[in-house]
Amino acid sequence: MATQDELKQAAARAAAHKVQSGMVVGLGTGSTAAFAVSALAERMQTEGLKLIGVPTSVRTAEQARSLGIPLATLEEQPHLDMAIDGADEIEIGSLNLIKGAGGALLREKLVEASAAELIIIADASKKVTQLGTRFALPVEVVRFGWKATFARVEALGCTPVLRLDEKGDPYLTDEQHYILDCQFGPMADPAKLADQLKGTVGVVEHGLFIGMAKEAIIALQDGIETLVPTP
Ligand SMILES: O=C(CO)[C@H](O)[C@H](O)COP(=O)(O)O
Repeated sequence: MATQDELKQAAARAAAHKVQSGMVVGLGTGSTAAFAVSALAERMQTEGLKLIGVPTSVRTAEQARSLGIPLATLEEQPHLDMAIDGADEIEIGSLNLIKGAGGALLREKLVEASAAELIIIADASKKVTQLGTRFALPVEVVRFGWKATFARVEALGCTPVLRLDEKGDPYLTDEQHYILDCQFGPMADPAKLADQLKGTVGVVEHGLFIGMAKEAIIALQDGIETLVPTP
C-alpha cells in the first residue's frame, strides 16, 4: 500500500509531465507542491525540459533555486502558462478549493489567477463533498487593527483563531500579515462567503479559490484520477 507521501509524489509527477518546454509555470507551496518542484527539476536534468518558474512563497523559491530552476517574479512574468499547487480541500464537482494551511494563500492566489491553467495535485484525503468539512478557512488580515478585523470576520458566522508560529508568536505571512483560521463549518454557498470576506475591511485575502482550478490530479491507491469542474 502506497504511503501518503508516495501518493502526493505520484500526483505531482503526473502534473509535472503536463509541462512543456518553454512554459512559464507557477510553483505552488506545501508538501505536495514541493514534490512537483522536484519532479520538474528532475525533468530538466533528464529530458532537457526548459521552463521559468514563478514561486508562490519564499519557501518554494528557495527549494526551486536549490534545484537549479530559473525563476522570475510575477512582475517579470505576468502571464503564466500553467500553475501547479496543492490544496487543503477540493470540492468534488465544482473543484472549488480551500487553500492556505501552509500560509501562502495570498501569493498563491496572485500567481494562480495569472495562469492560463491551474492544476491541483493531491492525495484522495483532500476530496470533500462540501467545503469547510475538514479544514478551517485561512483568512489573511493586515496587522493594523487586527482585533477589529477579527470581530468583523467573526460576525460573518465563524470562530476565528489567530494562527501562531512554533514560538507561540503570531504567524507572519510572506507579505507580513496575520492569518485567522476560521471555522465556518460546511459551506452551502462558498462563492457568497468569498464575496463577503473580500468586502470585509482589514481582510487582504482568503483561502477560497472559486472557479480557478481547471483540473485536479488525485492519486489513489489504484492509480491516478483526473477531475475537471462540472458545468
Ligand atoms: O495552500 C497551501 C499553502 O498555502 C497548500 O497548497 C495546502 O496547504 C496543501 O498543502 P500540502 O500539500 O502540504 O497538504
